[in-house]
Amino acid sequence: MAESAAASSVSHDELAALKRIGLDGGLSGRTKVSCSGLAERLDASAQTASRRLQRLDEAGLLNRELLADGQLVTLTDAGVSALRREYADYRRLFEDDATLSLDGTVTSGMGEGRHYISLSGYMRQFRERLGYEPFPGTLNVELTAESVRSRGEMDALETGTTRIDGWEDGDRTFGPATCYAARIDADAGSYDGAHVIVPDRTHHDETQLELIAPVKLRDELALEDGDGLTVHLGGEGT
Ligand SMILES: Cc1cc2nc3c(=O)[nH]c(=O)nc-3n(C[C@H](O)[C@H](O)[C@H](O)COP(=O)(O)O)c2cc1C
Ligand SMILES: Nc1ccn([C@@H]2O[C@H](COP(=O)(O)OP(=O)(O)O)[C@@H](O)[C@H]2O)c(=O)n1
Ligand SMILES: [Mg+2]
Repeated sequence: MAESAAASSVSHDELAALKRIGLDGGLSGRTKVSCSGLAERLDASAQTASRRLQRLDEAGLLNRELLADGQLVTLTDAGVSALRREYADYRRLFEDDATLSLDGTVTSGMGEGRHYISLSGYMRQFRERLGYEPFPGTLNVELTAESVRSRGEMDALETGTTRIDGWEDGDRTFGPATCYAARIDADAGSYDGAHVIVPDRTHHDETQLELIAPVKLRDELALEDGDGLTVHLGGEGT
């Protein structure tokens, strides 16, 4: 994902500057920053503060508008995601069982999920590691903008996380995937016992989430394209 690439290319000091700007109002809107003011708060020189702002800008984590006496700074979505990943790490440090809820709407995909899920190299692992044979396909969910930003917190979930290995069949290789135990809440009811599946190789970007389950979720939860649902991860019972 482009966002993680950008975040991993900045240093801890630069991330600390991003956090400072967020705390000063840059998370929810534009905040005025002067290099000398930021430098004082970071206990660094004005030159260092200026360089950190430039690096964060280059990494796509903030937008700047230069003024005569400072600059107006806003965190980008990638910047907010970078801080949320830090937040998820701290939650993992101090909370026994971090949970995460993601919201979105049901959508149709490219009709490829069915093929991948049915491949014996994956099916064997689903049976052994998840304890069921998934319905052949993935239920695709278009995440809300807020949930796209918070999905990075999935990296911090430990309970209910299962790795599926890559494999090959002679002609070609198939990539690994990670499954996260999930409960799904929809208008028609709740389904416990599904998994979010995140293939390492996918044609979808981070706005889409794919779900697998032993049942056809569209039938189980009376779902049609455009219906809203919430996916609960990392909680008790998932
Ligand atoms: C278990 C699993 C493994 C996958 N492995 C690969 C892969 O090796 N290479 C690839 O291009 N896509 C792979 N995909 C991703 C599909 O190409 C595609 O992004 C997506 O799953 C299709 O979803 P859709 O038909 O629901 O839109 C995999 C998908 C799943 C579910
Ligand atoms: N557990 C599941 C998996 C897929 N599905 C649905 O089954 C169909 C086949 O899945 P797919 O991944 O091949 O298709 P698309 O998601 O590309 O539309 C789609 O309509 C999915 O939404 C479901 O209802 N429950
Ligand atoms: Mg699908």
